[in-house]
Amino acid sequence: MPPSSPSSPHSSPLELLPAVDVRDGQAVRLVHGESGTETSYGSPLQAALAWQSAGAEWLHLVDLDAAFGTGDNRALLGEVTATMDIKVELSGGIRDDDTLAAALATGCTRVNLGTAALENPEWVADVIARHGDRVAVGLDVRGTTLRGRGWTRDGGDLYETLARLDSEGCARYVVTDIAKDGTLKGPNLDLLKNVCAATDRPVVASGGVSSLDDLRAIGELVPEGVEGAIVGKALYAKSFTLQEALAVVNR
Ligand SMILES: O=C(O)c1ccccc1NCC(=O)[C@H](O)[C@H](O)COP(=O)(O)O
Repeated sequence: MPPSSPSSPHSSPLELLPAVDVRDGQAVRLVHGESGTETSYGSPLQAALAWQSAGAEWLHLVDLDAAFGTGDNRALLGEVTATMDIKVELSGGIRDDDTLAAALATGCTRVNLGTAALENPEWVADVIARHGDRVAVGLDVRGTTLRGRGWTRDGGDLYETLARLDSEGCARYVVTDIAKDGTLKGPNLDLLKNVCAATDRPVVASGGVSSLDDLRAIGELVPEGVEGAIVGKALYAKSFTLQEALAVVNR
């Protein structure tokens, strides 16, 4: 493998995953992931197609109703995933054999498990063993306490759970600081560094990205193990365009 040139210090570019979070059939943004804080941005399919047209290689697609236990948008998310030509990470309410089978059957590239990893560790260990790289686990934290059930309930210690999942062969983690999510206050870089120090698995950063400088800062953590960054609110609020973000991470 050729050495990295001085102008491109990272071994690989940071992957960008624009987010489409769906509640009651609409693309929405939440603040701190709290139900009731929704701002609506219209059709999820139109949002997803817009990110694809702008050059995205990934889509982070979340069923918030399934996460909160207020129903689901399964058919709609299936339609969005089937329409995309890009890779899709599907998240929200994937907690048992039925919801896992439905999620995988959409043809998504991978699923993101959250609550199940906290409440049903034996099932998750089995899913990891059966599906390997198609499964990521979302580590959604306040401080170092994990949160499940749409981020409404405490679910144990971040680092104890991480060690358990590592030992079970979990392929990657999606790490969200709930205090930052949807706030445009910048990512929690210390949390990302600490998680990277605690695991050799790739980490996808989520929550709080507000600027191109935030993406540059996350990109600096690629050598430590950060593989990607999910961006939601900043794109919807037009803080920068997806093309500008892609130019930053691909330089
Ligand atoms: O991903 C979930 O399962 C989930 C559950 C409950 C509330 C929110 C959830 N996800 C939110 C996201 O993944 C956001 O789209 C992502 O963190 C982007 O955050 P931001 O860039 O701060 O808008």
